[in-house]
Amino acid sequence: MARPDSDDNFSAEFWRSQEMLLLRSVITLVGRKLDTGSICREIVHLLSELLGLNRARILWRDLDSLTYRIRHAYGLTAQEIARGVYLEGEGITGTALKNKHLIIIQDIDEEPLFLGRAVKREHLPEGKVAFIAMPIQLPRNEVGLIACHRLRHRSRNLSDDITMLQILSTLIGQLMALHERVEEEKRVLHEHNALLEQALEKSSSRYGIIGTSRPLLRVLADLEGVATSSSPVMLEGQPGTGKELFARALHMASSRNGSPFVRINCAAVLERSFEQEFFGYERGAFPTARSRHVGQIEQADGGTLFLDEVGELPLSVQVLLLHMLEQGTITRLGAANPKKVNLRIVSATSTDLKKLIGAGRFRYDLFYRLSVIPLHLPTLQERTEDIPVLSNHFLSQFNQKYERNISLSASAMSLLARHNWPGNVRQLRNAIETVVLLAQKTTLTSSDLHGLLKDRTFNRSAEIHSTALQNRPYLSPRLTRRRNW
Ligand SMILES: Nc1ncnc2c1ncn2[C@@H]1O[C@H](COP(=O)(O)OP(=O)(O)OP(=O)(O)O)[C@@H](O)[C@H]1O
Repeated sequence: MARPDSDDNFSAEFWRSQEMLLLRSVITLVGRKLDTGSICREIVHLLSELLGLNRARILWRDLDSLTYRIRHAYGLTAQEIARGVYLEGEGITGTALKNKHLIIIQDIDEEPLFLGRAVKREHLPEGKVAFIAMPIQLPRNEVGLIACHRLRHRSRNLSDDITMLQILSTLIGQLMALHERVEEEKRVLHEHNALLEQALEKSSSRYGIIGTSRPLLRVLADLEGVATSSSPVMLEGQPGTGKELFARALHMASSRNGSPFVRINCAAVLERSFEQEFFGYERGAFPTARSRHVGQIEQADGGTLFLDEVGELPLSVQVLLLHMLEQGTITRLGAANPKKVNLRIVSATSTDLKKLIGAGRFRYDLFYRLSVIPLHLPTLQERTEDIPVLSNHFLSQFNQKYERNISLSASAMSLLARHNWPGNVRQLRNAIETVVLLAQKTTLTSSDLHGLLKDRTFNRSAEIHSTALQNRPYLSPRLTRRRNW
């Protein structure tokens, strides 16, 4: 092959074929591997071999520092590469990096800004030598550079060299972006795999929580991480996302699992009977108190007290609860002395408590006491990959319960996986129960589901309605429960 830098009289046709050969070689390499290092090395090599653009080099910034250094080069010694370190704005290289603009120096001997730092002038050919510095747009707004020397008097047009460098700089930038995306996806996959492995190892201790999606495994990992502490946990999530299931799981995973788990549905407690229900009373404390009654808080002593729908507590009751939390004691109605209690409080809410605080309906001091560890439960739409395994789980549960043998076809499963499920897992569970009860044949298709559920789930208005619900992060549980089957 003729050395393109040794002869000035090649034809335009010759240069076209050299360019094509360069691009074909680079693209073939890209197709073979996505290793940006070897592709960059080949680019600087071919620029010299095929186009006579010598001593080409590619630079980008060091992680955690302001210096740019040569990463790949062709025709530079190890010492020259090591010297190729620049700050933004330093010399021609640093200026092109700083301004993100192409710089062409027609004659380096006439350019006072040209540093000659990496390659000393005496190592370059005599006569006029040009220098081209072309920025590379890298991911995350970073910038890199491809630069090379060029002998001035050549038959090849400067504009053709610039076009080739532009193409190669775009290619390198896009390869780096792709590489970064692949690396990020690999990282996410590794993380998910690690969570899956962890989940598999502990599959016997999953507390009946079904699913292997990343959002679910992450909450499970968080739950196990905080299970041993006694700090109050706040479970936030839309209705039907499994808050009670997680509260029980937290209790089971803790050292309190030999003691009681007491659930109080705060939405169902009447304001006037709250004190009696929660704190209990002594015989004779009031006219109808014919015997001593141990309140729910005391029943949970040593174990876990689960305050479900805590946002529904009346303000007067919030004051009493706060007092109990601050003192760590309860006093039964009619009792002379307070009694120490040892509890872990787990609260759950499907309402945005901060909004309730803003509206004056929830005490901020109680909020901070209860949500020392907030855990957010994902909606079913945030973990659609769990829908098939949940559906099969509920199918086998209800098949057993109703002594049936119903299964779902792929089309039926895919219909379930595509639905929005505004009522989350509870709604899915209820739908499967309805299907098992009403099915007239064993294997159900998507149109069977439409028929059995009487279009309550899958019709257009339901879709629109559920989308609107999805856009509201929290809903009153009372409202949503009415919408479930
Ligand atoms: N990951 C899950 N695996 C298995 N079953 C689940 C899961 N999540 C929820 N469920 C089931 O869905 C139903 C609703 O769950 P749960 O009552 O815990 O939800 P919730 O968030 O407390 O609802 P609400 O706010 O309306 O009280 C229950 O039958 C529960 O067992």
